[in-house]
Amino acid sequence: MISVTPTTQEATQLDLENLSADQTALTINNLNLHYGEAQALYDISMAIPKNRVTAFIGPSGCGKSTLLRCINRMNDLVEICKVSGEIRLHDKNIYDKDVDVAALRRNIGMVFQRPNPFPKSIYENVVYGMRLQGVNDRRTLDEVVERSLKGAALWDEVKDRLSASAFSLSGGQQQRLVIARAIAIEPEVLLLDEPTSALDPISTLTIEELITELKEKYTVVIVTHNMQQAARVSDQTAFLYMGKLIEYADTNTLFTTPSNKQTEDYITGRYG
Ligand SMILES: Nc1ncnc2c1ncn2[C@@H]1O[C@H](COP(=O)(O)OP(=O)(O)OP(=O)(O)O)[C@@H](O)[C@H]1O
Repeated sequence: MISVTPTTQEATQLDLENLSADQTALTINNLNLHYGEAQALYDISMAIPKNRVTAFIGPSGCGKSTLLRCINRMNDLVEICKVSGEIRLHDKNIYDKDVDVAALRRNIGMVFQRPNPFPKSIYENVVYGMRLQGVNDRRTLDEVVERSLKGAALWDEVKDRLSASAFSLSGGQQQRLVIARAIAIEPEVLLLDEPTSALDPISTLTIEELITELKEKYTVVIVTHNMQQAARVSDQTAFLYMGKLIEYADTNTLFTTPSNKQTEDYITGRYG
């Protein structure tokens, strides 16, 4: 069995099937997704709580990243992808025709497996989204840079070289820079798609600690193939298998007393 950290155990358990509006960041209702003829997600329904970390786990190809990418409509970029069902944010379906997808993606930021800073300075990476919004006042931007880099636990390491290229940073620092860039525009939700899979163990630990801090201000959803990581950082965990949501429970329960045999087989390493 996977050991669950005290922090996770101490997190108040929520009744995930009956979250109040105040506790809910997003509600996914009967979500189905096809890539061409192939169905990748089957009738997923779940509520994602506010200011907590939700992990998606499951074997390769089970649909974790696909589900994550539905949450900020990144799958719109895949031509053969068709989605039905809904994802509600503030009681509005993000798949409604009148939704401004660019604004949605500002509000629901995403960090990918490999750090992807822009070929610009550290400073310009952080303020990139602000500049796109037409903010150019130096004092405002300086404040955003300091707040975001502090929020991403990177400020102390880079405060004396903000004009250096982002590529001069280590992989782990680049990933924290990308997180700083995402939080600079103050999103509500942060989607993390295997954010540490390209990093060494020490950088991984730093990012995991950061994730725990980030949930104070943001709702975090993380895809990870690493069950120990899910157990360390998340408050609740969703186990997916072949495009279906098999079990969704608070992390401690899912890893210690899963109610489903498939979940148990997966977390005890019988497949995957
Ligand atoms: N752009 C795409 N076009 C066609 N099929 C896709 C596309 N992206 C994913 N798929 C398919 O959808 C299914 C789910 O893939 P997805 O990447 O969501 O799984 P995953 O659980 O995140 O896997 P991994 O842990 O290996 O990243 C797989 O069968 C995959 O081949």
